[in-house]
Amino acid sequence: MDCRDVGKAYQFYRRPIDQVKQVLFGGRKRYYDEYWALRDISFTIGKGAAVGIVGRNGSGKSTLLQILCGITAPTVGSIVVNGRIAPVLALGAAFDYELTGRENCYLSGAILGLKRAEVTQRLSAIQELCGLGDFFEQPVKLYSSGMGARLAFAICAHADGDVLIVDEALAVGDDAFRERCRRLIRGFRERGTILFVSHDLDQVMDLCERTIWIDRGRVRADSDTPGVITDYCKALAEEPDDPNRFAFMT
Ligand SMILES: Nc1ncnc2c1ncn2[C@@H]1O[C@H](COP(=O)(O)OP(=O)(O)OP(=O)(O)O)[C@@H](O)[C@H]1O
Repeated sequence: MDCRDVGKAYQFYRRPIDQVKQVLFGGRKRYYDEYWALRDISFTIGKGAAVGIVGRNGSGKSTLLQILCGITAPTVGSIVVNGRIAPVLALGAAFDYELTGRENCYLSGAILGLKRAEVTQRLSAIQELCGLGDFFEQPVKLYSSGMGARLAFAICAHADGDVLIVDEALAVGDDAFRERCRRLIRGFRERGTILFVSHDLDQVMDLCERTIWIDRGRVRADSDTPGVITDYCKALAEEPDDPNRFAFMT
């Protein structure tokens, strides 16, 4: 996976009328403020690597994962991914809440490029990993957030992806489920790449040999996990939680 000079800007209109003005007169003047959620992001991740992504709230971690998964496009820069991505975050968002867990396995399987027969073949393994009991046959709208994350993770883990992307999905899981995921992620590492975003630094330490620290939308460190986590913890303790990091560019 290769990420070159990636940046993502969001547009904010202070008044609804500015949006209309932008459409009508946008060629001459800009009627919105820009917020760069990501700037100058570059890294390469090789096959079989497990990479953690850490950073304060709003630093751009989820935006980066969304770009890598193709959910949102970068404003500038380029991404090259070799192989198929199994994104736990995106999959949860794609659930049909009226359908049961079992039915959502087929829906999500299709999104991930699996044939119906392939999903059927893996269904008992998915069912076992998510451990939802009778709720597997109930509509997903009746699930708690942790139960939804369990289902999304279990499907992704059995999707034969080359890159497993996990965004805080484990954070809402309980200890027993986390332990099962941990074993599975370790197994997955033997054949694929893992990107793991989390505020749980122990989990990052446990699963990832390399960690990228995103700070105010930029890469602040990209190195071996223990070193990066030590510096990150130091910064959390010493640097104030500055609201100016959320300032628009006019
Ligand atoms: N669709 C959007 N439109 C406008 N701004 C957005 C959008 N998505 C994210 N942002 C902004 O981009 C910034 C980065 O958000 P992002 O969700 O990537 O942060 P994060 O590092 O994942 O945060 P957290 O740790 O709190 O989950 C935030 O300031 C957020 O408000």
